[in-house]
Amino acid sequence: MSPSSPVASDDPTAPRRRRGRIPVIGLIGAIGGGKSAVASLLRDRGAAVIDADAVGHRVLELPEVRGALASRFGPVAFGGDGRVDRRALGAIVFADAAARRDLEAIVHPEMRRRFERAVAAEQAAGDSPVIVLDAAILLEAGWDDLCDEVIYVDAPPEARLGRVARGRGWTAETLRAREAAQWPAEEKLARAARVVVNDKGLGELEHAVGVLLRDLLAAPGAAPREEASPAVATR
Ligand SMILES: CC(C)(COP(=O)(O)OP(=O)(O)OC[C@H]1O[C@@H](n2cnc3c(N)ncnc32)[C@H](O)[C@@H]1O)[C@@H](O)C(=O)NCCC(=O)NCCS
Ligand SMILES: Nc1ncnc2c1ncn2[C@@H]1O[C@H](COP(=O)(O)OP(=O)(O)OP(=O)(O)O)[C@@H](O)[C@H]1O
Repeated sequence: MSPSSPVASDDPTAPRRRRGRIPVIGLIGAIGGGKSAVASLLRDRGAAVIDADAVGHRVLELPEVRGALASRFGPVAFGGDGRVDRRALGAIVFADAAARRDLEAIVHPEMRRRFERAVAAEQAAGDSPVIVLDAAILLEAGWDDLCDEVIYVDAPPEARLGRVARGRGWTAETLRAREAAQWPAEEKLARAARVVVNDKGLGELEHAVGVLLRDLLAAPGAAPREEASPAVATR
């Protein structure tokens, strides 16, 4: 790998772009804001995407993880087929912060190892314009140290609830309980270098993602050009 030279700055949002590497972009935002939709549109434009939720789901399948979950949570966390029942486990951990922390202590170390391996593999392959780590709790879990820049995907609460109600069958209470397990929006926003506003249709989001990728591939920290979409703001 080429020598790396982080950009020195006291600003926590300043891109830590290193020369000779593919930039690693962390996608954060409130639940249902559209991180995965942005990640998918970036993938269409050649980005390598690491989906933290999907990695977490695969880690739940590991025998050693299942054993640790059985010891901590008992049979209630498993379905009749012996696999982890994510709905049941979610109901437990999003109602009990200590239980959530125990789950995280079981799965996060292996999740992080998988992120590191995936980033290293993409850096070695060298054929993506950016590497995207799509992780709602990127900051809470300390995974942002794997990223050169963090981007916040924003949408109003009513739009977010409508999306997760339609797409996942969640109630307002399900959404509220998960939000309570994450940092408040303003704390996450304060740590992001750019914001993508996803308050319109998917066509508008596609346009915004095109602008975002163009800006990301310009000089580190570059301000959007005049014709940039109002849906992408550099802070
Ligand atoms: C609790 C579990 C079993 C629920 O599974 P389920 O299929 O219902 O949800 P899924 O994994 O698809 O997560 C959906 C969303 O819930 C939120 N969420 C998930 N885990 C957490 C967590 N530990 N803290 C806060 N929010 C979380 C995120 O916004 C995430 O995008 C599962 O989320 C899990 O194993 N979580 C621990 C691993 C983890 O931290 N994953 C989040 C990576 S961003
Ligand atoms: N602009 C939009 N218009 C219509 N539907 C959208 C829009 N953006 C996202 N969606 C849909 O809303 C749902 C939630 O979006 P998405 O999964 O991208 O959110 P997320 O921020 O990744 O959520 P989580 O924090 O749970 O991972 C998905 O079904 C997605 O297709």
